[in-house]
Amino acid sequence: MVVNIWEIVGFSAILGAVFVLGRAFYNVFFHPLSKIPGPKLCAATDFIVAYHFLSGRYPFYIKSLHDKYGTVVRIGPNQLSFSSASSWQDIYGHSYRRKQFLKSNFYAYHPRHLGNERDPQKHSEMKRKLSHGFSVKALSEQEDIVQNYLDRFIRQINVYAAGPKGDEMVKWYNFFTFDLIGDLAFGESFGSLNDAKPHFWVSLLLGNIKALAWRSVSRWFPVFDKLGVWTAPKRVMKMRTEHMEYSRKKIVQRMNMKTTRRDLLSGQFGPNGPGMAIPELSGQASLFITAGSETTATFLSGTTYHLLKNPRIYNLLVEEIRSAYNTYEEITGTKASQLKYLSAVMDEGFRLYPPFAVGLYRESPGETVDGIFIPKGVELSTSPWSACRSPENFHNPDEFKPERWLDPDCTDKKHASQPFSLGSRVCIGRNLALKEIRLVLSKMLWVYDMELVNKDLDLDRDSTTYFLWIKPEIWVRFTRRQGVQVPILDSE
Ligand code: HEM
Repeated sequence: MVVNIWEIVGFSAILGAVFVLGRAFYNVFFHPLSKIPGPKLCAATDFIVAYHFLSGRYPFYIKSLHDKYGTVVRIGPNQLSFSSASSWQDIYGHSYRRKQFLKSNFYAYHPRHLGNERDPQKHSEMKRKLSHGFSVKALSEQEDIVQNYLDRFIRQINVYAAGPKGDEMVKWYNFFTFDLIGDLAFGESFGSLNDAKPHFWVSLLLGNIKALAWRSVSRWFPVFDKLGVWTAPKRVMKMRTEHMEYSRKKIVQRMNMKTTRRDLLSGQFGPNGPGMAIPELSGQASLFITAGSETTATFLSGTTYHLLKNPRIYNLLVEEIRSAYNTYEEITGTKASQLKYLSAVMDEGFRLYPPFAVGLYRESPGETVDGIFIPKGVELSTSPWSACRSPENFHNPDEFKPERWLDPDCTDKKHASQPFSLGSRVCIGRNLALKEIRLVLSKMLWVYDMELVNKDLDLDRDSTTYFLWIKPEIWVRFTRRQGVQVPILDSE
């Protein structure tokens, strides 16, 4: 009997189809997660969740599933999403009586750094080496650097955004956070505030985020994973390579710098340093640049939008800030941390527009979450967006209402909002970020009155997110208060 090539192809295709359908059938009806609610298509294949991940509207999709199916949803054959407040502690918290949920292979990309190291021992060793750059003492020593960039930012607003058109603020927040973290991580600013234009690394950075999204999603499909970079657009992969090369170049420059000042990497160099090699150090610095700039800029953008859309809250905050200080120079990190309404505005800003809205994936060790046993190897997360916007956790969840954080009788489940995560993988830059934010809001509202220009903007509608948000333009017009001067810079 002669078998032609088309018969072989046809037979293979039928076998392939039977396998895929058989597997989907097993996933839906016989898989250990088959009793967990969720769309049947999601239970059958990872394609649905991958599609939504790459669409940039993933958190919105996951929330729509929680609205329909409840606090636990099966979003993929082997993936679960939670929206309850208690799931944060169960998944990310630390308890000697429970097995630990480690970062899933979602984080298995290179180069290795503090953020993606999955081995708990290696992670804590890395953290130990890096932690003194983030200590309370280091943070207070870094305040001068923060204030210096902030003063430059406040001054540039007067030049660029105080006219009738105003200016686009997402861009300016990025200039500030990026210049600052560049200085703290590499000992050198990127010069964006001075030049009033983005350093080429800002666009590399956003390209890099998309590349990570493509690579991470491809891991749900072992066949595609073997194809590696081919699953991501070439342009995006090129940006990623450039991003890594640039980090390396900058780290070498920083190593050769003769300086005694305290920044995030001081203590790493010289004979007494912990001995991290250049590739590891550039991986860490590249993480600091990404994690430490976009996140803070996102928070500032989101909170600016919500403040300017809510004049009552804006006015209360302005009143608190302007009565707390006598002069611009009095605005320090310590004083700003004592402002109660400002803290409530920040908590609410983090809740309504969490810089990390996508679930932080972990792998079950064979442990319970919300009392449900999750078999070993299942990938799961608390969806920050869903938890923060759930009516089960917050009353009027879509409303910007800082008072909920001040009212002792409010029964909202506040621990459903965990913008910095918790447990052993809590954000190492949390205190730095909070200090930056308090100072920016205090100084900006001390000097200027602010008004939203593009009033038809809808932040939720117009935002997309991969790991970090890609935000719409937020145009703001600034008016300098009578009698209040903008700061004079050292260089002037
Ligand atoms: C508003 C600002 C910020 C937010 C909301 C934020 C949020 C987070 C979150 C949720 C994580 C956990 C990620 C995960 O589990 O995969 C994280 C980790 C991390 N963040 Fe931040 N972050 C902010 C600012 C910063 C800053 C200023 C730095 C400074 C360099 C920083 C450095 C890091 C690092 C190195 C990690 C990894 C920590 C580890 O795994 O041990 N972050 N951040």
